[in-house]
Amino acid sequence: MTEIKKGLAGVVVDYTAVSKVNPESNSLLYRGYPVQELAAHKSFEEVALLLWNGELPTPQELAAFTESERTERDLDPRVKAAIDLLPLNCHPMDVGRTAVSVLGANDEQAEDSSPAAELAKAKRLFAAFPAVVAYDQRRRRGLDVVDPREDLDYAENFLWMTFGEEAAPEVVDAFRVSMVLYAEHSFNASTFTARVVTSTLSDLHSAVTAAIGALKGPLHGGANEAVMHTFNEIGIRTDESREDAAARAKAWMEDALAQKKKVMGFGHRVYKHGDSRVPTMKAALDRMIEHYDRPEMLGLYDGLEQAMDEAKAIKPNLDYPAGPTYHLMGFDTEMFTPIFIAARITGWTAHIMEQRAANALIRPLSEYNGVEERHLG
Ligand SMILES: CC(=O)SCCNC(=O)CCNC(=O)[C@H](O)C(C)(C)COP(=O)(O)OP(=O)(O)OC[C@H]1O[C@@H](n2cnc3c(N)ncnc32)[C@H](O)[C@@H]1OP(=O)(O)O
Ligand SMILES: O=C([O-])CC(=O)C(=O)O
Repeated sequence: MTEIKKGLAGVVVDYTAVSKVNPESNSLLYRGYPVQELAAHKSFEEVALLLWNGELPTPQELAAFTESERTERDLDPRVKAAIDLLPLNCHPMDVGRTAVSVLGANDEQAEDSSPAAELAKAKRLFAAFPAVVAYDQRRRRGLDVVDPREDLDYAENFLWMTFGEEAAPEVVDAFRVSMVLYAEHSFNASTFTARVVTSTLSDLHSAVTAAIGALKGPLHGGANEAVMHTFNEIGIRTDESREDAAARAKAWMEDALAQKKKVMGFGHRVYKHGDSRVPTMKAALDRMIEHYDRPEMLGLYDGLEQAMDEAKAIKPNLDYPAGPTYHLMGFDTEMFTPIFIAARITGWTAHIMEQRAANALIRPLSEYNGVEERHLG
């Protein structure tokens, strides 16, 4: 009997030097550096260069990248025109997917898969994508485009283009931390999708577009949005004490688990004793709860986490603290996973380049269990 590895669980399919997820030591390294150290000390721009190049940038390399990144942030009019054709009630992940496709079709190096062209395309996509998220958030609120500012860094500018005002330094920092933590996570479903597409020798934008499709689902990136739906279903009452909110959240979780529901934001295919990124993201959420003075959010967070731990000992994943963090910053719930795209463009494109450099067509086998051979007539 052939052993079937459903969901490829536990299967090691290739090498990667981009990141190392170690569930035993509960650690995550990007190119050898613990993600917690990067989140504490490095800009998202530096982390992107680390993921692509394998080393942190020199000051000169960082300055050159920063300069080009800041000049490539404008919302491309062709992308804006394509977004404007999409209904306001389509999911923002559809907008992100379409935008990457339009950017690819218009990229002069679209069909050039040399290492230099791949890196240049990755950098352009990195620079261009925040304007897509910001514009989509604004158009859903009936607001116009806010032009990027070259005097702001990536995180500051992302928030500026979205909300049309400069964010407080604490908010910018929490956003930067989320981008660093979301950047890369080895052979997760969307990255693997990008590698499968690349393995056919297809182009970088096709691989990223496909990866966005994989990220959208609630078992993967879509969980950050789903967490907020849970909070909303429980009900966010801004005048409620932390304790009362926690009690209501606990009761909600007990009921959901009694009904055998899967609660998004908990559990992980690789980490079985907690996600290495959660403590850092939870600390950022705590700072936002304090900044916006919203203790009831902490009550909801703690109540759900405790009840899940008591009932099933399943721990939160990164999407759990990220969702409420983006909510407090003022993003609409459906925009959370597109923010994840902006971060994961770095990891995806690093993997696309790695796959291309040592390619083998990804094509597993299946065990046939359909009807036996039969014949017409
Ligand atoms: C950035 C990211 O993409 S992180 C992941 C984001 N995804 C989510 O938050 C979605 C919710 N979580 C899940 O669906 C799962 O934990 C996954 C898909 C992430 C990992 O799943 P797997 O490793 O395949 O574990 P699997 O789904 O088989 O779960 C094992 C057991 O734990 C239970 N379980 C796992 N996660 C949850 C959950 N979130 N809520 C309730 N029960 C859960 C399952 O029901 C199953 O129970 P059973 O053995 O009694 O049937
Ligand atoms: O690794 C996974 O399966 C999912 C995940 O946490 C990520 O992509 O960040």
